[in-house]
Amino acid sequence: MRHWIVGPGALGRLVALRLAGTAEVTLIARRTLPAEQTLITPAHAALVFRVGVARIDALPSTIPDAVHLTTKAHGAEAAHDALADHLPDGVPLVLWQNGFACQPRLSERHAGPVLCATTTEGAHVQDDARVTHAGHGHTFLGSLDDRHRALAAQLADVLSSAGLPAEAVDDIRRRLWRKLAVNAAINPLVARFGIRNGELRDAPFRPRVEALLAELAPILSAEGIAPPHGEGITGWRRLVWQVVEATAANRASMLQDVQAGRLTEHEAILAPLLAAAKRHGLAAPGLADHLAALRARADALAQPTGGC
Ligand SMILES: NC(=O)C1=CN([C@@H]2O[C@H](COP(=O)(O)OP(=O)(O)OC[C@H]3O[C@@H](n4cnc5c(N)ncnc54)[C@H](OP(=O)(O)O)[C@@H]3O)[C@@H](O)[C@H]2O)C=CC1
Ligand SMILES: CC(C)(CO)C(=O)C(=O)O
Repeated sequence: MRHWIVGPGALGRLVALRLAGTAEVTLIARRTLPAEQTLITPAHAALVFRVGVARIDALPSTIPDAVHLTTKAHGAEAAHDALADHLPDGVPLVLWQNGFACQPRLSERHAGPVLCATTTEGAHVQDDARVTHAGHGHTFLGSLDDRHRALAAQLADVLSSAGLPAEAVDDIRRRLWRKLAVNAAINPLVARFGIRNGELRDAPFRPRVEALLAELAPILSAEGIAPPHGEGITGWRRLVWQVVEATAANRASMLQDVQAGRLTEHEAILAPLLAAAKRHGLAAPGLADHLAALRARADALAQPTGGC
């Protein structure tokens, strides 16, 4: 298969370099990247690959069998806009973003099958030629309307054979919302207070997580999203604290974005929850406060810095 990976950051290059062992891969970027790319494995091996590279404003004339969109959530639609006119109808699109913002819109808009992926793989960029696969995880793939099952199964096999264990599922919407719920309970807090995930277990943060859980549980229930184990707030509490425990030493993605001066994925994670709260007439002051603070930060980032 010929894969285009659009958005060659941490996750994009992880997917690209894992696939490069068994398939033809082109990294599509906003700037020219080196064709020689190194993947540092979780066992600290350095694997060197040569991949195709192209700029998004000068796309290759060959037609891919699948396009993987691996930008941040807020970049996905612009990247898709830049691609759409150059792709014939029917080319499958795989959306790897967290949250639940671009997925329904691009599932409508793309002229071909759209699969969403949610993954617990972990990766970070070292530089333009090196990416670290920080920890193994698992990937679920499916379409929002539970179509394209054969395609999801085929791509799951391709990813699994390439070293990224994946499975096709018929409930990707629920899985995306579960991840979004966990991210909403953890990410804004750790990002605002500059703490590692494990510090949420301690005062004064523990009650803040519990307060967010008390807002999240009724919203998710009204949306028909059940936790993986248990029911209602008990199930969500169990899931969130399990993730906090398992990732105690991590700096969450939103904290890393804040520390690096980048835009966070707050719109994709918090805005869908607040829209759902509004639809169901539910109060969510804690989530709203986080969204307002992160929007204010995003506005400040967008301001020209001045100077002479
Ligand atoms: N990293 C991880 O371990 C995981 C990430 N995810 C999710 O995957 C998504 C990607 O995350 P991550 O890889 O960490 O993010 P990064 O910021 O590392 O990568 C995003 C990439 O997208 C590129 N990009 C943005 N806009 C465009 C565009 N219009 N055309 C082409 N390229 C573009 C950026 O390029 P530029 O350098 O030019 O800005 C950058 O290379 C997020 O939604 C994240 O939540 C999910 C699970 C794990
Ligand atoms: C689960 C969590 C919070 C782990 O850090 C994560 O997904 C993230 O960092 O975005």
